[in-house]
Amino acid sequence: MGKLGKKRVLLKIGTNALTKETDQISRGKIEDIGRQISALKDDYEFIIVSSGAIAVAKQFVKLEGNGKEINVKQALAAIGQPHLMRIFHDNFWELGLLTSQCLLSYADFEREISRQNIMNTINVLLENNYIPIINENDTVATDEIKFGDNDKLAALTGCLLNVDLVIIATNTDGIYTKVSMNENKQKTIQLVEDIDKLQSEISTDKSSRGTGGMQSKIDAARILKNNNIETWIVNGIDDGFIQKAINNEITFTKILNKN
Ligand SMILES: Nc1ncnc2c1ncn2[C@@H]1O[C@H](COP(=O)(O)OP(=O)(O)O)[C@@H](O)[C@H]1O
Ligand SMILES: N[C@@H](CCC(=O)OP(=O)(O)O)C(=O)O
Repeated sequence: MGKLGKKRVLLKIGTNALTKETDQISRGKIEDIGRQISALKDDYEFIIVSSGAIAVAKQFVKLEGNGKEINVKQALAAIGQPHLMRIFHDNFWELGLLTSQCLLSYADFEREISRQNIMNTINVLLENNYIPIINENDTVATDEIKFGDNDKLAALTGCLLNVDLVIIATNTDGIYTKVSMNENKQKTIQLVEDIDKLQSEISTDKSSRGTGGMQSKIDAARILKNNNIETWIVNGIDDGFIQKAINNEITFTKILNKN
């Protein structure tokens, strides 16, 4: 629970949703997220885990190499991250929202002192109405750009900060049944009580831009469920997707925190 009894929500936004499946970060999508946060701010408090640093950098530079080597991706992330934050800042500022940046790596969650520092920093930011925008510190850790584990970073952060809900925004209407995917007639699994039954529905498909595919989202949801936190997997390309999910106006996957 956030300050003044507000519901604390962690929004993880993947590269696919941020680019609206193009090769460019969508300023319109970032504005759409800001508008929703602004409309919901009396009842909800948001923490954002945002991918997109590498995608932004690719708009500006071409580094030597084929762009797939890990060290080249790390350099692209270092170039893109300040631009990503500038785009968040500019769009959110117009809406009266304040932004801040936290770069974290998994190892930080294993050291008690670092865990405490992350908690202290983010809690002070939230108390002062600064929206924390988190990404992995790709200079010191490569897990996420190898495996797409911004999803896991979102789960670890959600648990540490005791959020009420995690929304993972991607480019599908949640998790589809495997049969429906094979037949190209996508059908969403809307409610999941037993997360173990989901495993058989996952294909190893990944979109051309994202890294983790659905597996890393389910792994994240499992960590969250073990900590009694609900996860929603939502299509972030839709305008107003957070509000529409809250009002049950779109189809998405809800992974309950209890069996
Ligand atoms: N059962 C499933 N339902 C929906 N998507 C799936 C499923 N199995 C694999 N996928 C793939 O997972 C992709 C989303 O993950 P990813 O590409 O890593 O996106 P993001 O950038 O949002 O993290 C989908 O575009 C799809 O190709
Ligand atoms: N830290 C990287 C994130 C890469 C990543 O995991 O992307 P995604 O699978 O879209 O969540 C970046 O900002 O580009």
